[in-house]
Amino acid sequence: MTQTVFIDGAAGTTGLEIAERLAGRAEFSLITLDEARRKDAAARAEALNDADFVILCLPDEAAVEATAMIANGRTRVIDASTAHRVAPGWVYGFPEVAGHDAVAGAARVSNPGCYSTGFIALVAPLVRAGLLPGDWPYSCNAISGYSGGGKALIERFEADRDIAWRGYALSLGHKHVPEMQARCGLSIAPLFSPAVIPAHRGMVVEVPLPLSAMPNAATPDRLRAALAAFYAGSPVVVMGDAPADGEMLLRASDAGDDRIELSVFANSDASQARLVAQLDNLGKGASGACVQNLNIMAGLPETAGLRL
Ligand SMILES: NC(=O)C1=CN([C@@H]2O[C@H](COP(=O)(O)OP(=O)(O)OC[C@H]3O[C@@H](n4cnc5c(N)ncnc54)[C@H](OP(=O)(O)O)[C@@H]3O)[C@@H](O)[C@H]2O)C=CC1
Ligand SMILES: CC(=O)N[C@@H](CCC(=O)OP(=O)(O)O)C(=O)O
Repeated sequence: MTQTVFIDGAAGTTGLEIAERLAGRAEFSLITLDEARRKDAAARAEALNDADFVILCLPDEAAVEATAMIANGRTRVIDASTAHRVAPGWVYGFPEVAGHDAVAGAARVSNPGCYSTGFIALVAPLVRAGLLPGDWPYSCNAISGYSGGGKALIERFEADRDIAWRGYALSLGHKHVPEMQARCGLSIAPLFSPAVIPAHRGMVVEVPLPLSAMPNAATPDRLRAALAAFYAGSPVVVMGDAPADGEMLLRASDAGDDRIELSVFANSDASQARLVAQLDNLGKGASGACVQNLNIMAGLPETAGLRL
């Protein structure tokens, strides 16, 4: 049976990429609003209530408003915004960590933030397994392609080709920190330093670990083995190959895919390690994750339509 999907915010960066992934899928039919009606409250309310599944690709405030417009107990929601990621009643849409069954049965799913996806993929399983402490002040350094900032940042970077690096969230209050802390079960908020680079898409999220100074931290080999075991069989979260030439590269021309690749690097005496996640901010960081969650909620193979 065909199920209907309405993408609210379909003309935006995340929405367009979801539509591309759903194109040609016979299991779903898209409810669309033309340019003149895509921001019209009455037209949106009708579409929101007609759809079996709604995917919100909107700014936070508009996502909260859209959720409130749903006046039936049937329409199921995936919210790509930050609005509901630590909200009660919402399942965190990271099935590998939150559990596929929880996502499958949920009426309200909050899609993780792009940076949070990298951090949580690395840290949550290791804290859960007791291999890293839950009460440590973790740091997280990350870079993102400029599409991570949606249409406005794309326009800015494409108009000013001279920006080589943009550090931001300099007052340390980035909106992803609450979900990083909550979903990893940390007692101390991580210190998060994001930056944007002049590439359209792509993301690297890194967690440096001063292992010899940390209480109860496991060896790099055990950390690597634990991540491999936790994600064994996952078509989406995979372990990276050890780089033969001692470097990792993100190319501005990379097309991106919907996987996330995890690595553990360490020095020779194992006193220091770097946990590194490489992903596409528009793949597992946003649109790919939305489609994976939609598949799971609709009872379909989780990778249908994904770029793996
Ligand atoms: N880009 C990314 O890598 C990621 C984005 N997200 C999140 O996904 C959401 C969408 O982001 P993104 O696609 O990047 O942003 P964009 O700015 O590219 O797209 C947002 C879209 O929402 C539309 N919109 C804004 N307000 C309303 C409204 N009241 N009613 C209907 N449509 C509205 C905008 O219209 P208009 O075109 O007229 O401006 C735009 O088309 C955000 O919450 C973002 O934080 C999450 C993870 C990663
Ligand atoms: C490069 C860039 O600006 N990235 C965005 C996060 C993108 C993302 O994950 O968005 P949501 O959390 O809103 O869903 C930012 O840092 O605000």
